[in-house]
Amino acid sequence: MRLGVMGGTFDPIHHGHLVAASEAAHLLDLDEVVFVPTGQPYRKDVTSVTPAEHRYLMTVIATASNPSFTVSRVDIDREGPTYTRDTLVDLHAQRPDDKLFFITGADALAQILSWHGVDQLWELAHFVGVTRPGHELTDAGLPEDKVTLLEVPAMAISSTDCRERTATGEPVWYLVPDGVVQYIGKYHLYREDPS
Ligand SMILES: Nc1ncnc2c1ncn2[C@@H]1O[C@H](COP(=O)(O)OP(=O)(O)OP(=O)(O)O)[C@@H](O)[C@H]1O
Ligand SMILES: O=C(O)c1ccc[n+]([C@@H]2O[C@H](COP(=O)([O-])O)[C@@H](O)[C@H]2O)c1
Repeated sequence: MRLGVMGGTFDPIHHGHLVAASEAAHLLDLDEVVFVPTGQPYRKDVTSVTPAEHRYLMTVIATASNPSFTVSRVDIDREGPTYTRDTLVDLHAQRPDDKLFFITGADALAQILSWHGVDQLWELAHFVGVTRPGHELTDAGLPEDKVTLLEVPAMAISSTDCRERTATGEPVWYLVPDGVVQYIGKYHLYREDPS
């Protein structure tokens, strides 16, 4: 099976993530895309990241209607900082016959050479970089046969913007799936005063 892997903090998951995964699946003939919410995204301010179970459940809600999308707990169930090398090792152990395609936006791809154990990454998966508004998509310095660049419909959406909009009372309708809007409201996420 050709398995796409969409890693992210998903705080919250938004339509930029979903379109990136859907387009990569279509263009690369992937059988399934597994979304993998991070446990401890060590490059972000972990004290301000929403608890993993909320991010996991929003990811489940957002992907539930697509039969080709699934969600994995491998990163949130592992102790310590989340490294993609570990994500890929764990997924490979669970699904040894699958070929893995790790999907990243242009911003994440630009950082990849600084990722933990980068030299091992290229043997564990093929990497797919997708366009993201405001970021240059380039594979400069990356191994040629291990990376594919894809142009996807431009979605100028970020989780940071969704959080800021919620905090200031602006809507996030149509930036995130309807069920995620309702989940954010139900649990008072991203409010200055969660009560
Ligand atoms: N609008 C988008 N278009 C394409 N790729 C995206 C988009 N938003 C996020 N991605 C990619 O999805 C992956 C997970 O991103 P992440 O969960 O950090 O979202 P984010 O919107 O960048 O969050 P934040 O604003 O909190 O940094 C990364 O590879 C990122 O590049
Ligand atoms: O392995 C690393 O060192 C590494 C460093 C930064 C980010 N990542 C992964 O890149 C994906 C997007 O991360 P983020 O922080 O932009 O949500 C997610 O799966 C992270 O685990 C991985």
